[in-house]
Amino acid sequence: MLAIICNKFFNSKTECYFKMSITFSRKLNDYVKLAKPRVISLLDMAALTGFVLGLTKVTDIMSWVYVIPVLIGGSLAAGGGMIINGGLEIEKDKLMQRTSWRPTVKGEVSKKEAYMVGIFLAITGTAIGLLDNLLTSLFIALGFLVYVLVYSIWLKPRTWWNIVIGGLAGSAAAWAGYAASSNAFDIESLMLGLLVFMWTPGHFWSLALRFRDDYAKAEIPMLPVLVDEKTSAKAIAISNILMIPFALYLSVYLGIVYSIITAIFSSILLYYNFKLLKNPTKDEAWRSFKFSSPYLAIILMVAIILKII
Ligand code: HEM
Ligand SMILES: CC(C)=CCC/C(C)=C/CC/C(C)=C/COP(=O)(O)OP(=O)(O)O
Repeated sequence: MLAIICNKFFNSKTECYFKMSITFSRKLNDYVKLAKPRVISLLDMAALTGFVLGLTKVTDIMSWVYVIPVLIGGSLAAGGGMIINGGLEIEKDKLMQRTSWRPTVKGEVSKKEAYMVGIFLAITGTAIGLLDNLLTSLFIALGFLVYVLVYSIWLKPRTWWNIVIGGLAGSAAAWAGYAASSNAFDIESLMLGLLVFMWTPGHFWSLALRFRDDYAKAEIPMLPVLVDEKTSAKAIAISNILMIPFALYLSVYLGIVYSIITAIFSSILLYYNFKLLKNPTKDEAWRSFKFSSPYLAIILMVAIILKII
């Protein structure tokens, strides 16, 4: 097949393979950009934390094999969701400075192509989750569906509650990880997922406050577009204050060292939020946002390490 195409369109096989490999690597690069790899890495961290908390015996090397399907399947489905989101929002992304560079906006990946590749990745990811168990696969599908249908299509264009409910997509990553090692959903798993859920509004509203002009231009009703800077900063601080008990709750399973480290990093997060409250500028909002992902990553990493040692 490849040989026929090469003979028809190119002077030599070498030229044909060279051009094809360049086209392929460009496309791959476009899809990787659309799939937001940094977001996926933190989702994977949440899934890994769920996985480790769900292990009955961390020293049982064989049980670690089950981490592979949930991480690969979850990453593919989450990436698929974000690629579809890119296809859904071409017109809006065009208007926003932060997103105007996206391959979907530049015409390098068409809407139809984004939908097809995204759906393919979501189905593949969900199927890979089945290698662990049905519950894992269901949570991967739940994360994808909440993100694409509930958040991106239904709530995002309609209400500032969009990301509050949309946060459940992130919880699903933690639940999938826990299910992969335990085939269960219990209080421990629920609370880890709720930590991600409660963390999401503070994370996102900081970014939305930084890019409030962008969101206003695209007429997306994010909270900082609907209320003034001071009220947005208050909402960020309050939502993070409400999140901290969920972060600390995991001490029940992880002990005093976890609670001390979590308390220290939570104080730093609140310090950024109070600075933002005092001075609700774009720069301060950016600083709050930039600390939010490392905050969650550190807490999750500490949880993983403490459970293993
Ligand atoms: C509905 C819920 C959420 C919304 C609306 C949201 C929104 C965003 C947006 C718009 C960005 C900027 C991305 C870009 O321009 O490429 C971002 C960055 C990011 N998000 Fe979220 N997010 C949500 C939930 C989550 C969850 C659950 C996680 C992981 C647990 C996460 C992890 C990250 C990370 C790691 C970054 C990159 C941070 C950086 O650049 O410093 N987000 N998020
Ligand atoms: C399978 C699984 C567990 C899926 C999880 C999906 C998930 C939690 C995605 C994170 C949400 C996210 C990065 C939204 C970006 O907002 P946006 O799309 O509104 O950003 P934009 O303004 O940059 O388009």
